[in-house]
Amino acid sequence: MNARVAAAELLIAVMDRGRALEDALEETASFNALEGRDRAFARALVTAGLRRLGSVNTVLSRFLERPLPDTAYHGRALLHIGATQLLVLGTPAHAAVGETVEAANSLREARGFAKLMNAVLRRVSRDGPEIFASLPPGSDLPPWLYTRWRAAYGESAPRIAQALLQEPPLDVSVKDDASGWAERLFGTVTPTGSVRLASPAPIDTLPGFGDGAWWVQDAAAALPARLLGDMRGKRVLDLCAAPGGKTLQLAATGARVTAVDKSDARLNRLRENLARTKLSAEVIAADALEYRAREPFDAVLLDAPCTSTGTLRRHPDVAWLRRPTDVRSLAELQSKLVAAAAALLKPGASLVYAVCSLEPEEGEGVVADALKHGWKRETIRAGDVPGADEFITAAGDLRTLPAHWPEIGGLDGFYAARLVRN
Ligand SMILES: C[S@@+](CC[C@H](N)C(=O)[O-])C[C@H]1O[C@@H](n2cnc3c(N)ncnc32)[C@H](O)[C@@H]1O
Repeated sequence: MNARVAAAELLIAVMDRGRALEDALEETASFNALEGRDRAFARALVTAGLRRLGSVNTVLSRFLERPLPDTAYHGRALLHIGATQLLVLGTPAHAAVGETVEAANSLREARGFAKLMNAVLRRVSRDGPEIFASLPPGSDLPPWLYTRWRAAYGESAPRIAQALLQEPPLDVSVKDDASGWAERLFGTVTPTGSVRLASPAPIDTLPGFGDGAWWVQDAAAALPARLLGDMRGKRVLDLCAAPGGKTLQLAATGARVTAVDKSDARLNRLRENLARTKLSAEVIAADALEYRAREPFDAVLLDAPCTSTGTLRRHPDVAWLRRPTDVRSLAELQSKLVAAAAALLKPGASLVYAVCSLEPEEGEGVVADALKHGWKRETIRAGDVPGADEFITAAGDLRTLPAHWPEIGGLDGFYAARLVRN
């Protein structure tokens, strides 16, 4: 099976069938028939194609007299994959053009477009790079999303858009000895104590993975759990816990964790992660809106489902799968989840609310709503999370942006606030 055909079919699964790339990778037969380097190449191709989707399409549109017919799924996707190789990956023209045309000829669905592809890709290889390089920041985001970010983040919006174009580094959280693991993994320790690997390798081949010494977790995702402070021996509820990055963090510091999530499939991954890291937590499959505990908890971490627009560096497909209406409907759900958490806390205990979204409605908006409904903000202060002071907002919450830490490779966009019941 051809890696370009697989990449094109993954692109079709995301863009035409609305599947998340992670799911498409599991479901796409042409991809699953690939092994080793071909498999990695197909994945890299579709990821680059999605990350630069807007710019690649703009360049292609300059050389196409008219768009391909709506139903020309394979033709359109292969053309996109060919142009991605030329514009993003810098593949030499003879290889990118020749092999894309050959891939088209191998497919009944795309054969009719092989000649057109040959002509268009030749023009892309000659004149495309200059157009590609001249496109403004934000060209790779759906316009509705970039408009929102300009409204919310002003001058930082182009920097955020720019930061999303880079392949992100791989961060891991360690049980202990960050500097020792940084050395063993040829990485560095971030200002907030995550270990950052310069060149992502297949993780299960790295030292310490099998022994469960560390787990993959973006440096930003590692911050919310730490806002709870020292939870050794305390009962902590991790609401919306799977696949468990924050459960592992809390359990590793000695908290007695109850992990609740409504997805059985994702809870299985959480259980695997607990087993590998030899950490323990009580795992419960339940809807957080309905979950009731025998006893209230000393703290609750609510890492709510969200649009995930803070994670586009790793999941560029998400930008194209979300719709503007998702922001409001998720914000409504998030407010309900915060309200449901109230009954699960001991008097005076803290709730940390977190989302990996850059949309203010899902972060600051949900907290503003909570403040009207019996919650009080427990302001985050300098030093609460060592290394994270620059992320503290004027209101006393945390907000990370992909444009932060530009000199060491950025981090995901996250929002976190600490609340107590009035
Ligand atoms: C952002 S992810 C959580 C990531 C996790 N905290 C971690 O650190 O690995 C959100 C999770 O919320 C779960 N979820 C969504 N709606 C839920 C609900 N009503 N009740 C419980 N879990 C829910 C999803 O299954 C998903 O696993």
